[in-house]
Amino acid sequence: MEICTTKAAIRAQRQDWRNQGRRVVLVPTMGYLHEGHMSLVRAARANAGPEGRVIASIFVNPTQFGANEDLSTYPRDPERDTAMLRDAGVDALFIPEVSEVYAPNAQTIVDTSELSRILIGKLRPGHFRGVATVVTKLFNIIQPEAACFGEKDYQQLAVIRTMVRDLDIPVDVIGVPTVREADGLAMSSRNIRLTPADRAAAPVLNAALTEAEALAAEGTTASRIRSHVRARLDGEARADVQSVDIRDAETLAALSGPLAAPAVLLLAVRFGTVLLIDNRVLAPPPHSKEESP
Ligand SMILES: Nc1ncnc2c1ncn2[C@@H]1O[C@H](COP(=O)(O)OP(=O)(O)OP(=O)(O)O)[C@@H](O)[C@H]1O
Ligand SMILES: CC(C)(CO)[C@@H](O)C(=O)[O-]
Ligand code: BAL
Repeated sequence: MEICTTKAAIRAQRQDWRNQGRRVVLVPTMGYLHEGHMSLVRAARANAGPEGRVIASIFVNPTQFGANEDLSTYPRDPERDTAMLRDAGVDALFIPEVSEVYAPNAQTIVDTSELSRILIGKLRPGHFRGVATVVTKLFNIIQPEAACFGEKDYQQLAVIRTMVRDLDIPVDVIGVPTVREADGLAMSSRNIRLTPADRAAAPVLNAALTEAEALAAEGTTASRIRSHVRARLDGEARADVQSVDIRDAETLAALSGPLAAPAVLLLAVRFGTVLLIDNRVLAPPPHSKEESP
């Protein structure tokens, strides 16, 4: 595995592969890798094909963290991450310093004007602007044919798909299903910072999502599903519920009535200082379109 810490080095590597006619698939991460990231690597490998190449990036992007967020305590272990990526057969790793990525007087941003201001964008103002800007930069630096992102960060995936569409960025965006711990908790780098008691309580998110799926299948309205889930999460004393939303799965438009098309239930819940997110796509009940007035 080639390890590149500069834009020039990863560009030169990419150019070699372009000259050889190879497809390149990117897996952008912030490091402290877990099985969810490895699943993105496997999806990238499958998409690249036997002749293609997979590039992973590790960059804890400061511009997507708010002033009072956890940039300084974000978990890091570059040696372990490098070994995991090498073992997984990644062909190159881009692992730059902040000063390599951002010019000191950088002033250009990429923003999805509506999507970045709803849901998590309300809880973390400026977050998606930072994500959209750094992902655009990674796309421009590496120029991959495709890039893989986790469905766990559902709104992030929607922001990236929208940005790629709106700016005609020639990258295929591939969404990868959420990988979970045995007890249902979505894997996340931040799980390591949960106290043992919070870690034991956190699977309530997955339990609530699973109950919501069953309610959706019975034809329950979006508002009722939302109320049920809110009460379920509020019943867990350690959970500080930040938001429970049901949205159209594609547009993220708000919903309240019967589900007539796929919807997504999005959760953001704090345990101590750790903000956990999770989501589930809810299928409408069978024949809902035909039966609804
Ligand atoms: N459990 C998971 N299953 C599948 N993909 C995941 C999972 N967790 C994260 N990803 C994806 O991995 C990529 C890198 O995410 P990141 O490095 O921020 O990890 P993370 O575990 O989401 O960390 P955080 O604690 O910051 O949310 C993103 O596309 C993200 O959606
Ligand atoms: C996409 C990303 C690598 C941009 O910094 C980050 O938001 C993440 O890890 O999900
Ligand atoms: N996976 C999203 C990155 C963040 O929380 O900043």
